[in-house]
Parts: sequence; C-alpha cells; structure tokens
Amino acid sequence: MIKGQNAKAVQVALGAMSGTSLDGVDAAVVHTDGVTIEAFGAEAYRAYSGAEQEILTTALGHWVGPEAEAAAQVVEQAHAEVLAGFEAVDLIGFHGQTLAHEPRGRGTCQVGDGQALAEKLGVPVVWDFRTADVELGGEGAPLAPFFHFACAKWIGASAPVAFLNLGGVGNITWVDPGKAAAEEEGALLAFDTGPANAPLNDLLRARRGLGFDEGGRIAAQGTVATGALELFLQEAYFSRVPPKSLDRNDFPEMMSLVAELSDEDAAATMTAMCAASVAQGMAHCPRPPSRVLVTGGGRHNPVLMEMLRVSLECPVVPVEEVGLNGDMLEAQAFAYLAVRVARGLPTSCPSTTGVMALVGGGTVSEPTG
Ligand SMILES: Nc1ncnc2c1ncn2[C@@H]1O[C@H](COP(=O)(O)OP(=O)(O)OP(=O)(O)O)[C@@H](O)[C@H]1O
Ligand SMILES: CC(=O)N[C@H]1[C@@H]2OC[C@@H](O2)[C@@H](O)[C@@H]1O[C@H](C)C(=O)O
Repeated sequence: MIKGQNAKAVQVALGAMSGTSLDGVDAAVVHTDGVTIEAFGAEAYRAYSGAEQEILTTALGHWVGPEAEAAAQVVEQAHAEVLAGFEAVDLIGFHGQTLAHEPRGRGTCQVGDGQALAEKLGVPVVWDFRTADVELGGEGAPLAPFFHFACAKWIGASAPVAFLNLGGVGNITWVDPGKAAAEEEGALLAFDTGPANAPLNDLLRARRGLGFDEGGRIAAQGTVATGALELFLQEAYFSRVPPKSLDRNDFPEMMSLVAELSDEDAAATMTAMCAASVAQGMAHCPRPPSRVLVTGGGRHNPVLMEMLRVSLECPVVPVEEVGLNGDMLEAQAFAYLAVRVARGLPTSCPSTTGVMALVGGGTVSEPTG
C-alpha cells in the first residue's frame, strides 16, 4: 500500500480480470505511478474448468444467494492460484467477476472478496472498482479508458486513436493524446458498443458444444442474413448518446433473430452484428480516430476483423501493431487503476461513464495477518 512520503513513485501493480466470456482469469503486472506507464511486466492466465464455467454461467443475473456465493468461491480460488505465482508485487487490482450490471437499476455486481484475497496473498488488494461510479450516477463501465489514455501516451500517439475491446461485450475508448491528462475535458469518450463474442459463443455452445468460433471458420462459411441484421440495429441502445454500458446478456433477442438460420449463417450474422454495432458507435466519436486499435479475443477472429475493416473509415489493427498485448490489456488496466485508487486519483469521469464528477472508485483491503 502507498503510505505518505515513504511511497515509491512507481509501484509494481498486478491486475487481474475475469471477463464476460467466462473463459478464465488474465493477470498482468504494470509498473506505474498511476499516471505514466513505466513498463509492463509478467503475465499469466488461468483457464476456468468446464465445471467452474458452469457455476459462473449459472450465477449470471444472480446478485445474491447460493449461485452468487458459489461463483464467488470459484473466482476467489482461481485468482488465488494464478496470483500466487507472481513475486515482488506492491499491490493487486482485482476486478472480480461481473454477475449482473444494471447501472440505472439495482447497480452492479462483481463477485470475489478482495479482503479474503489480501489475506491469502499477503498483499494489499484494490477491488470493487465500479460501485462508487454507479452511486454517483455513472454507468460503472467501461473503466479501462483512463488506462487507454496512458497507453496512447505510451505508444506515442500524436493524433486521436480508438481502443476497441472485443470481449464478451464490446467497448470503445476514443482518446485525444494531445490532452495533458485523462481527466481533462475532451481527452476521452468511452462506451460499450454492443454485444461482441458472448452471444455467438453461447449459440455455438448450445448448438455444437463449442466454446467459440475459432478463427471465424464457421462464420466464414455462412452468409449474413441482412434482415436479421437490420432488425438488430434498430435496438434503441445504438442511437443512445454515450456514455452507456451493457450487461453481458442485454440482447437476448439476438438468439431469436438467428434461430431459423443454419449454424454457418447464424455465426456470420452474429459476427456482422458485432461489427455493425461498432460501426454505429463510431458515429458517436467526436471525430474519426486516426486508427482503431483492437484488443480482446475478437481480434483473433479474421472474419470479424475483415468486417470491421470494410465498415470503418480508418485503419483497423490489433494492438500488437503498437507493441501492446491484446490478451492482457484489461488485466493491465486494473493494475493501473489500482495504483490510481491507492493514490486517490480518479478512475472515471463524465465522458467515460457519464458520472457526475471525477470519481475514484475502489476499496483498498490490507492484509491483517
Ligand atoms: N482464435 C480465436 N478465434 C475467434 N474468436 C476468438 C479467438 N480467440 C478468442 N476469441 C473470442 O474472444 C473471446 C474471449 O475474449 P476476451 O478474453 O477478450 O473476453 P473477456 O475478457 O472475457 O470479455 P470482456 O472484455 O467482455 O470482459 C472468446 O470467448 C472468443 O469468443
Ligand atoms: C460491468 C462490466 O463488467 N463491464 C465490462 C464488460 O466487458 C467489456 C465491457 O462490458 C466493459 O464495459 C467492462 O469491462 C471493461 C474491462 C471495462 O470496464 O473497461
């Protein structure tokens, strides 16, 4: 933990993210003072077993009760295992697993107890990043934008860029790297673009017992059903002015829109839905970015990437092109945000979550033992 004058300027922070795809825990180290990225460090991944995925899937939408408690246990155990493998860490940023997200209703729910993790690992843990933002009228998501701003500086961007994360849900951050700080007006605009991989994963699991459309091979053999795509794009969410955010299962009607299609056509259509929702989202950006830097698992899908290239009016490249690791960016984001929380710096602002003022979310739990 950072304590007054004895605090090191640069902290070794370990971030951990368990995303909406429910595939596993990403963990990664960032050396930072909470403003500038000094270096990226070690990384690790711990996949959930089939049984663990089942428990997490069952718990989605449960705010409390036995399902949520079982999910919390899975999340804590998996994190304890993977995080124990890191050494010489000053603090941990622990996102937990989102089970439900209704920022304008019940709030937001990430399970996994940061205090328990701090005791197990003997390292301060920053967690519960989203609640404070929601309590102040924000969406509670996305939270990676302040980190994306630091990344834009780290890569030396001189013109606006967009970071597009294609996980279970899609989210975009438009960054003006000409601004001095993330919290400066006009530096950032962020929002969830729409469903990304989660609905297609769910469809392929139900129909074929597959986890996802590896390499976009199934979609590549199909034809996009334009009628279903057009109906999907009529969803009010897409015209809503950002900031805005989504829960993983906010578009259940996607399943019925593709229900009558072959597996190949359904996969092609759902992939097109993801790309088209990003294209609609781009219209909300203050001005076109010089390029879109794609992170998250969706960048491994060439069919999706090609659809994005066709529909966006600027270059679309994986973040690896600028020296970042798209499989670890979210884990790194929560390492970076943990240092910001520990230093009392804001983690969201009106243009990233719609919150009323600058907010520094997050709880810091010290090990007591
Ligand atoms: N080789 C691949 N081909 C096609 N799709 C892939 C490939 N690798 C990963 N994906 C897709 O990316 C998903 C995982 O993405 P990611 O790890 O970014 O999700 P997440 O972090 O759980 O989600 P979120 O960002 O919404 O929290 C997989 O479930 C799959 O749908
Ligand atoms: C509520 C919640 O967990 N939202 C996630 C989810 O996954 C992607 C998208 O929806 C994004 O808004 C967010 O995660 C990233 C890490 C964020 O907060 O920036």
